[in-house]
Amino acid sequence: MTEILRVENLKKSYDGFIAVNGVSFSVKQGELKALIGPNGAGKSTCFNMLMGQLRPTAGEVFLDGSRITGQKPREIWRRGVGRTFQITGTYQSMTVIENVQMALISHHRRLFSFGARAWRLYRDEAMDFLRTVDLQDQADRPCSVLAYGDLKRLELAIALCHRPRLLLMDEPTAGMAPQARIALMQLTADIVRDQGVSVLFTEHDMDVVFAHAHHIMVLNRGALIADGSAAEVRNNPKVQEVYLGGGTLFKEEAHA
Ligand SMILES: Nc1ncnc2c1ncn2[C@@H]1O[C@H](COP(=O)(O)OP(=O)(O)OP(=O)(O)O)[C@@H](O)[C@H]1O
Repeated sequence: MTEILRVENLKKSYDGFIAVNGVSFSVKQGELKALIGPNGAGKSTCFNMLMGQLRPTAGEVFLDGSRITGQKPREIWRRGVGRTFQITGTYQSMTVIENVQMALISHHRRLFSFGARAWRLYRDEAMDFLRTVDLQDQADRPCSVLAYGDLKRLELAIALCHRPRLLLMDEPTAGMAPQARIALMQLTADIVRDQGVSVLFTEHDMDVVFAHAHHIMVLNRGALIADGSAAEVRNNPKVQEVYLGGGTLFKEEAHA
């Protein structure tokens, strides 16, 4: 499989405190990979360096073999790295389909045509994206009335409008009920399989991680202590030690 993302010896320190300490890993095309770790392990710091919001203290990031270290978020986004956030960024006063059309207008660089006639643009294409996330029946409802799980699906559709090669999802299921979490990650796994996009996600819900991720990386105190299959990670003594307190990794055995 082709390597989409390669991270080499990435480091971030704040006034002597090392938040991320020499992290190296890769993400392959069509891979759904999880980055897990306890609170404060350095997951968000890593994501922010990959997306250009934070400048690494040291190390390199390569996308499709090209160096993107230190580039601005918009440039990295333009090169095909998308991101979803813990809090949805949809426009509440607009309808579901209008939110997707807006993303398509931006993707096609047609913002200059924004106005009363804009909502005729890309409606069919927007409907295709809504079908992908199973929101076609809610197309003309205002976002303000959507259930939280549906908003997360909409956010995924919006991220896909920019045709990312790599999608970074920061705690995609945060705040959702257990059934809705599994459903959203199943949908994400289907999209990865059908479209060949790569997804790197952080997640605290181990059910979600162990049920869907192809590979799992574990970060602890800024250092990567495991990178492998669910079975490899579950049986890794260092990982067991880190999670022993919460016991969260052992609950998953039934899902393996
Ligand atoms: N701007 C900053 N200045 C100083 N320390 C910071 C800064 N940002 C993050 N940190 C520290 O770096 C460490 C890693 O934080 P980070 O938010 O990346 O962890 P995380 O794994 O994403 O945690 P969580 O799961 O709680 O979101 C933490 O100890 C945090 O307090």
